[in-house]
Amino acid sequence: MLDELKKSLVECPVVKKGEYFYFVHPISDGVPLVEPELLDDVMDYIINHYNLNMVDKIVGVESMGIPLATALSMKTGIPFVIVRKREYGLPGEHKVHQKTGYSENELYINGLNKDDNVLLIDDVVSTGGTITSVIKALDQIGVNLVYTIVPIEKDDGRINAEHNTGHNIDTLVKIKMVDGKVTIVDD
Ligand SMILES: O=P(O)(O)OC[C@H]1O[C@H](OP(=O)(O)OP(=O)(O)O)[C@H](O)[C@@H]1O
Ligand SMILES: Nc1nc2[nH]cnc2c(=O)[nH]1
Repeated sequence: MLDELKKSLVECPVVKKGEYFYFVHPISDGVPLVEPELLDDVMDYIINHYNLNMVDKIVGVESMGIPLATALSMKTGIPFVIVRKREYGLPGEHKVHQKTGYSENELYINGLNKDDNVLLIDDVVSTGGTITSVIKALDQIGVNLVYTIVPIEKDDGRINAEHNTGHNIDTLVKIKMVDGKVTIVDD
């Protein structure tokens, strides 16, 4: 399990965004092509390793949380909502500032209520900036964050994000950049 994900990560191209080494992979970019088997591999892992019975809502982060949230929703029947980069101005909308290693954006959270049992999913945690901001906003809304699942962990941001939020963040594969290339970090 997850062998395909690991193999595809090691083989994927890396581009530079300023000084930041950015890997380009189907799960985290939708590029060059998303094979459904790879998405299935990730979904099967999640379904087999987590008890999703008590989850009311899946929350995915735009952009690349969208295919993950969609696939998981279709497999489980649990509805999903997307944290968007677009403001709607709906009542109760929460604005979140997102900072990654190469960009800054505003994110907007809708569709969640206090005490909802939530599974948060995003594609990558790298600096941990995005997941930290989103989790803090979810705490403010008062949801019960049951699981945070991020398939790809890059570098050391997950640990900082866990420390800064007090929530566990589960990742499936850990990678680091060595000489501008992706390498797998074994547990
Ligand atoms: O841990 P961090 O350093 O915050 O990086 C992780 C974030 O970076 C990517 O988002 P990005 O804003 O690039 O958007 P995308 O999903 O639209 O590519 C990714 O989808 C995560 O949300
Ligand atoms: N695809 C991709 N997404 C990211 N999000 C944060 N870092 C990265 C990266 O290196 N590649």
